[in-house]
Amino acid sequence: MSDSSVSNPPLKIAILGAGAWGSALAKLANYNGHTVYLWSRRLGNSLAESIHSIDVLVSAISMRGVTATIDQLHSLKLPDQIPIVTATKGLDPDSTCTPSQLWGRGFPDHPIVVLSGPNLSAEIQQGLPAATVVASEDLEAAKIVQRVFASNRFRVYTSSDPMGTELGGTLKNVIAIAAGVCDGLQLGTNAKSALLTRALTEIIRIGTHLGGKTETFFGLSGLGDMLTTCNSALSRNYRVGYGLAAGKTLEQVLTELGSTAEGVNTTNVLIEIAHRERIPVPISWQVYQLLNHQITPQKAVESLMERDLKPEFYL
Ligand SMILES: NC(=O)C1=CN([C@@H]2O[C@H](COP(=O)(O)OP(=O)(O)OC[C@H]3O[C@@H](n4cnc5c(N)ncnc54)[C@H](OP(=O)(O)O)[C@@H]3O)[C@@H](O)[C@H]2O)C=CC1
Ligand SMILES: O=C(CO)COP(=O)(O)O
Repeated sequence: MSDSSVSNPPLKIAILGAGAWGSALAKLANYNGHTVYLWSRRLGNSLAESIHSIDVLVSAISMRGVTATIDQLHSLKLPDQIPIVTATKGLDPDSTCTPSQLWGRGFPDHPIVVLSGPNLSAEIQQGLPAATVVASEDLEAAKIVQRVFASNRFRVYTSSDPMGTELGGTLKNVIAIAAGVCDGLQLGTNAKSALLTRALTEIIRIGTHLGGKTETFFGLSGLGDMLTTCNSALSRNYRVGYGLAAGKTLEQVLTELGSTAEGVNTTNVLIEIAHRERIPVPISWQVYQLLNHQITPQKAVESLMERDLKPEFYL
């Protein structure tokens, strides 16, 4: 148990989704002495029993299961006013909403907290040090969640910008695919730095348009998560890009992965939003065309290099 156990009374936490991330979050909460009820379809346990008299609900369900899970919870009795934590990094293809928006609409009387940061689950399962952000418009709820997960191996910061925190973690998955292509094609360190730096500008452009704050994208859940995901073969999104650069089909890469790579769906939804809102997203657009079999990885690089010349910033 961690040193903070005295000031951190044990709570009952339900974690929905027993995949890679839900299991790692369960381990972190267990480490702090909390009682964890881990639920997933695959485990076959009862959702009603898992949420009975809990203090905090955490969702680590992949994007495609979020709406169905919210619907299922509606027919059950969720304890009043408990914080709902969303740790999903994705965008809903039907509504283009973020997971926290879906949870907020589904449970308007509950504080919604976004948990997002550079958090590769395999490293967290090994007990390696990491940090994350818990963001909410309800600071008290964010502090409760901070105490649930914070320990000497997991540093948790609060934030009052849930939208920026969520979008940083979500949009960087698109860039991780591009980074995998960059490394897979062996384009070099200069190219990778140029890609990530311009990608951050792109993320900030779209993220602030959708309501996030600029500073948040320079923090752990933005730049921090982008650095992690774009530089690690542990990242499934990075591996998607790397596999495409090696000439594999998307279907082949996803079959070999056998687990969630949210960036594929996120790219499609992001391009829908960018077209609707008329926001330029040149890097994400190349990723979109690549994923949708419209160009080769080499052609994507050429297109980015041959764009119209312009100032770096409009100062
Ligand atoms: N892995 C990581 O390092 C991190 C992942 N994340 C994010 O967390 C989310 C989950 O990722 P991860 O755990 O890695 O993915 P996994 O593929 O390992 O697990 C996905 C989980 O979602 C559940 N799920 C999928 N579809 C449905 C559905 N229709 N109804 C109910 N449950 C469903 C699965 O349930 P079942 O087992 O029953 O199929 C499983 O528990 C993603 O959005 C990811 O981006 C965030 C930070 C780190
Ligand atoms: O979000 C993550 C790390 O912060 C996990 O990345 P992948 O989903 O690409 O594995």
